[in-house]
Amino acid sequence: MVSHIKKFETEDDVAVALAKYICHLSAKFIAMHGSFSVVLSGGTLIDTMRKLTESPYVDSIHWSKWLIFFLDERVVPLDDSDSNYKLAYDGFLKKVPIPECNIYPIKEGLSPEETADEYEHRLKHLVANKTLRTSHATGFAKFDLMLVGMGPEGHVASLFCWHFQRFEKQKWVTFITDSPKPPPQRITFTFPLINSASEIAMVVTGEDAADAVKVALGKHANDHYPLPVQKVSPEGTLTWFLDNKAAPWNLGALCVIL
Ligand SMILES: O=C1O[C@H](COP(=O)(O)O)[C@@H](O)[C@H](O)[C@H]1O
Repeated sequence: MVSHIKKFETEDDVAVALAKYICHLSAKFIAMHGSFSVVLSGGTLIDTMRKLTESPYVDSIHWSKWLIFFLDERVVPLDDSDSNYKLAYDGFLKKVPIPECNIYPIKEGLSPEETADEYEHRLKHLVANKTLRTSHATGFAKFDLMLVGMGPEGHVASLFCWHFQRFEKQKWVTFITDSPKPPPQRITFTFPLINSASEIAMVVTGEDAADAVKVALGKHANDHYPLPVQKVSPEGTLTWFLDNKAAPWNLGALCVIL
């Protein structure tokens, strides 16, 4: 894994840097293989993507080539205020011309287990028809870019501390019915699928996340029971986007895990 840490003064600076980074990767992957597969988290990430919907970025992207997936989703109707799709639609998707048929929300009206199975089945179908690439190393789908947020206690996607889903090795998508963060019923990509990605951006802003960021990047990491965020280790490149509140210390002073 190649790893970079980009730290900025303010959250607004992170938003600008993230827009530039995504624009760059969009052009690169579309030139390489004609499309750009992007996996979105929910939470604060969507607001931090706001600059992409503004000039000059919005006009420079081939939006028709984008494919949108969801790293985790709450098992609620798509118009529910808890839905990550709704969050992404209101904050990002409705502002850019990505064709509706290129956006892959969960199927509504199923149980959490059925929702996860159906999403995994759809991803496998997209790999089979070559809409998505495959990781030659793992056999899992290989997304071009995953935009990953982190909860204050170090969870990523809906993979939480003390929950067995984080150890899943076979499934691409799994489910949880007792999420410690509401709502309880969710589906989530598993670590093998997450770590098959070409590029992962860990986007973390705000002081609530500082303790987990320090553990994730620092020398006091618990190797026996790492935080979920510490299991993010893509085949490709991991790039941290941090603001000063999430990482208020001198990064050079830490033993950074690269
Ligand atoms: O519940 C969730 O939380 C994480 C972190 O959210 P944040 O608001 O602390 O940024 C998010 O990445 C995930 O997609 C979401 O379902």
